[in-house]
Amino acid sequence: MLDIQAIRNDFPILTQTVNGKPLVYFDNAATSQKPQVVIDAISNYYGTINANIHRGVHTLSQLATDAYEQSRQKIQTHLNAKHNYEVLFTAGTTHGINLVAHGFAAFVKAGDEVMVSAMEHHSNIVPWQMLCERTGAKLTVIPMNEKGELIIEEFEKLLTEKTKIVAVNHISNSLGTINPIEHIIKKAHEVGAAVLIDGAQAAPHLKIDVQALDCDFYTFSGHKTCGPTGSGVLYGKEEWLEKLPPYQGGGEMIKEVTFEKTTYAGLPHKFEAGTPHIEGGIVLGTAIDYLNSIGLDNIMAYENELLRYGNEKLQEIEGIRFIGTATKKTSVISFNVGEIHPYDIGAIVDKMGIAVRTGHHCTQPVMNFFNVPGTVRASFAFYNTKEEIDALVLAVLKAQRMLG
Ligand SMILES: Cc1ncc(COP(=O)(O)O)c(CNc2co[nH]c2=O)c1O
Repeated sequence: MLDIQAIRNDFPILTQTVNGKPLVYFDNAATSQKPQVVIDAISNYYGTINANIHRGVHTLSQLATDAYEQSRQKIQTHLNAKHNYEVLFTAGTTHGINLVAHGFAAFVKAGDEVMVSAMEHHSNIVPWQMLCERTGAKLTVIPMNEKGELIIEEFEKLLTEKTKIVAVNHISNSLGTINPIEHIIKKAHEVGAAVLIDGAQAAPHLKIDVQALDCDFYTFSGHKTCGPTGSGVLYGKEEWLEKLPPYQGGGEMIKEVTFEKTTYAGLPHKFEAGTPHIEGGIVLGTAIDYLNSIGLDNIMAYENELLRYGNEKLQEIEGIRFIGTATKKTSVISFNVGEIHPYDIGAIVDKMGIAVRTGHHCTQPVMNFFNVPGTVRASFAFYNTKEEIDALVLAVLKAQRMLG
């Protein structure tokens, strides 16, 4: 049983007031808040061991390098990756997906197919469209049903020997749907397709085991897992990372440079050009430690209770329409109230200190599918409470009285 008040005491921002009211932060799918231990680790890095890494001969550089590489190993353990060099530090999920999509131009030709799903974030659609434009490959899309669940029978029909990579999210940021990625990975491998899992919404909530999943790539953002903005991870199977061409050229990613030819560094540095986000990589490890100190199973169980409670209380609102009613979901609730524009609800509840996201959530195809301009999205984390959900319901009712 989690001590939620003790957890909330770890997050200084939760004592903020907004418009004279206590902050109720329900935009965790956009970015998570940071515990004091993460905030302190950032300050501690710059106050004690800040130096450039991997090439310095002096002590500070060695200390910073050790901390950075220890964090990589921590993340390797967290993901249960076979090798630490299969864990690449990135700027976030978008960076990780672009790194793979860019490199896949080496393996995709005209007439081949690249598969995404109907519920993807734009970051897991546009890079693949760019790949298709560059190579003449075709983008195929796994459809979903009215609950916001992928239609697996259609997925299996879409898969052919032409499918070279399947890129899908583990969890939808606008619907909350948890996708059956184990099955998707298994079926994709049967036709020889690689699989990239966009784990941006899963890493904060679920224990990820990349070897058990047998995915070829798995990517997530540090800022959604209580870590620093601009940090993230791309896991890639060694066999793929060895084949994939570098994404960016520069220092760090080379073995030898001559004007005639340059040879590249081995893994992971081949994909880590330039001075990395050193503090971000180190402190991402601190954030992962913090989540593990609470326990992802405990986090998931508590957030499921918040999801149940939130659905129960919100559905008492006359005229509410939930967008995303999958059987398997995380703690994301998207909804609209009658014909009221979601933006107007978001603006009014903000006056009462409540932070939700409104709009298309970078999933415009999802909004088109449900024929809505956008939704109000409340996304809960392990530091939220049922009392905060009660405050949200009262605020939405007030907005409905004002606008309905
Ligand atoms: C499923 C998914 N994929 C990719 C991204 C991109 O992550 P980034 O590179 O860290 O920006 C996001 C961010 N989702 C959201 C960002 O703000 N509101 C959101 O729902 C996401 O939810």
